[in-house]
Order: sequence, then structure tokens, then C-alpha cells
Amino acid sequence: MAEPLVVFDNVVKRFGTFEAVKRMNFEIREGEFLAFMGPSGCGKTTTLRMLAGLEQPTEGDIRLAGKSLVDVKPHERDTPMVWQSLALFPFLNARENVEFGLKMRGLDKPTRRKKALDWLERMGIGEFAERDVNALSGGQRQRVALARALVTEPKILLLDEPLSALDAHLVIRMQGVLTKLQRELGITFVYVTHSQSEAFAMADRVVIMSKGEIAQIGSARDIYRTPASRFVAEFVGRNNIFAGSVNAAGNVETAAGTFTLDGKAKPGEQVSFVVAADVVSLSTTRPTATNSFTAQLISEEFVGSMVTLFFEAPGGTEVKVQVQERLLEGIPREAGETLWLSFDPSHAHVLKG
Ligand SMILES: Nc1ncnc2c1ncn2[C@@H]1O[C@H](COP(=O)(O)OP(=O)(O)OP(=O)(O)O)[C@@H](O)[C@H]1O
Repeated sequence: MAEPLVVFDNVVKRFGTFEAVKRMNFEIREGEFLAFMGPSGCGKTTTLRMLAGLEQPTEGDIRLAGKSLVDVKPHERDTPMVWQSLALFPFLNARENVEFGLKMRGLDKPTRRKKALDWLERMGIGEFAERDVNALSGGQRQRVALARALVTEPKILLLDEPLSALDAHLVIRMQGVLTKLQRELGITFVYVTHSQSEAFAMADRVVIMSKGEIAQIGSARDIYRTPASRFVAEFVGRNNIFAGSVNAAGNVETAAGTFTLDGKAKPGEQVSFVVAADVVSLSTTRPTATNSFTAQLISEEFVGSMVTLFFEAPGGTEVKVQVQERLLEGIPREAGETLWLSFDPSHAHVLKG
């Protein structure tokens, strides 16, 4: 198999004695959309800066298309990589900002102009082409910055929170625009975001970082359904976490109830396991399902047609249930209501560590 486009090989980054990135090993495939997520200060930007050549690793090697990047200046590389930055040139208008990179590459004026206008149009801000960038809103500036980065059609595009200044409805639209462009142009996107919905909606694979280390790398589905650790399960947030001891029959005795995990837990063990919020079923009467328990409805939250119901189960266990609102017909939704919750053992994922 061909060498992946990017390889991080035992990369460590220290600032003085502080280890911002601890021995990272991962690969990025050509044309992949890879998103980095993690709590503030976990090393996402430092990782991106090393890839961009703005920071040198203290140890290890980064290879781009099979060649070591260490000690190669960004402009000496043969794989074009662009850092999408919000820092626009204040003395140029929107179109001129987008044209700038093309001018540096020696394109003639009419071609530059046409490409720039085309990209501003694609970003939905064609009408502001001649406007001074200081007279644009934060979200409009962010889209000029995206157009400026994409117009040069780099092989790799590095994006650090590119949609953070946009309104919710625009974020959704721009997510669609970006993923479509990424696929069409075959550009490899390396994307840092605080937004889980953004990472999960757009990326082929998501890297969850914690304290300078990769906590998990995988598809949104892998990370959501089979989190590698309690940290990932809690970070993802849409999971219910149960903990307890396994009795002689192999069932887990938790504060919320005693549950069977289909042999995934050994008698005598202390285990934690997760059940995703969207696989918990609700009913008003005791279900025939194996793992059922009662819980009291505390509150609910809507996102589009999905509703998340927050429950408190015995022992103060918080349980979330995510369901399409139309499937809740006949289920009483007053706070304080006691309902039956259940889940199938096949949906329980035992956590390691
Ligand atoms: N130049 C530097 N000198 C010293 N420490 C630094 C430097 N750059 C980053 N750090 C530290 O390294 C750690 C990782 O920083 P980084 O910016 O990569 O985090 P991040 O995950 O991108 O955070 P955020 O989500 O808040 O942007 C932080 O604790 C930060 O304070």
C-alpha cells in the first residue's frame, strides 16, 4: 500500500519542560477529512502548527508524501499546504484578499479576478466582493478567509475553527459547502474544532485528544458507539455511563438497576459501560426487554426534530434518551413523570480505563 499522505512518527513537542504533545503516532490519508477535537489546551493547535511547519517537533518525525518535514521550510515543500487563517489583509477588499495568493503564483489579472469572484460566490458572499474587509461581519470575513485558502486549491488545507464566528444556520450551510468541495476537489482537510456536531458531521475520522495524547482516533460512529475510555465517553457527551460490580451470575449491579451485558463482564469485576442516548427505549409500562429500569423525567432539549430527554435514575444516575420527537406520541412528557427505560445488551459497550 502506498505511504499515507502524512505520517506523525513518535512526535513530541515540549515548550521548556512542558510536554504539549506526548509521543503522537497517526497517519492522514490522501483526500481524507480529519478533525481534531479535545478540551482547551490539549495540543490540537500545536499539532496543526507542527504539520504546517510553524513549530518544530522536539522529538520524532513528520513525513509528508514520504519525505521528512523536519528542517524543511514551509516554502521549500513540494506538497502545497495552506493554513486557513482569519487574518485578512485590512488594506485589501474581499476580492483582492482572495486574489492575493493567486497573484503570488503569477496568475494573470483576468484569471485571478474570475477565480476570486467564483470562490466568493461559492461561499455565498459574492455581493461583498468589492467591500472593504473591515466593513464585513465576523462570519463574512471567515468566509472570505475560506475562499482565500481554497482558491489556490492546495493539496492539504489546515483549518483551525473556521466556522466559529458563524450563526448556527450558516454553520450548517457552510458544513455542507465545505464537505462537498472537499470531496469534489480531493483536498485533504485537517480541521480543528470545539464543535462535536461539526466534527462528527463532516469528518471521515475524528481524533479525540486529551493532555497532549490521542485518546481515540476513528469514525464518528466508532467514537460514539465504542468509546476507548471513560474520558472519550464523557467528552462525547451523548453517552450514558453506568458503573457497578459484576455479580456471580455475570450481571452488573449498578445504582440504577442490575443489567445483563451478554457475557461482556466477568463475575467479581468492577466495570463501567456506556449506552448511547439514541439506543435507550422509553415506555409507560414495564417492557419485556431484559435491561429495564425506571427513571424520573427532569427536562428536555430540542435540536431540530430530535429531542433529548434527561432523566434521573435511582442512585442519582443521569440518563439521556435521544429520540425523534414524532416517536414520542403517547409518552407523557411532564417533568417529574416516572417512565420505563430499557436497552438491549448488544448496545452496551464496556469501557477500558
Ligand atoms: N509557544 C508556547 N509556549 C509555551 N506553551 C505553549 C506554547 N504554545 C502552546 N503552549 C501550551 O501547550 C498546550 C497546548 O496548546 P494548544 O494551543 O495546542 O492547545 P489547543 O488544544 O489548541 O487549545 P484550544 O482549544 O484552547 O485552542 C497549552 O497548555 C498551551 O498553553
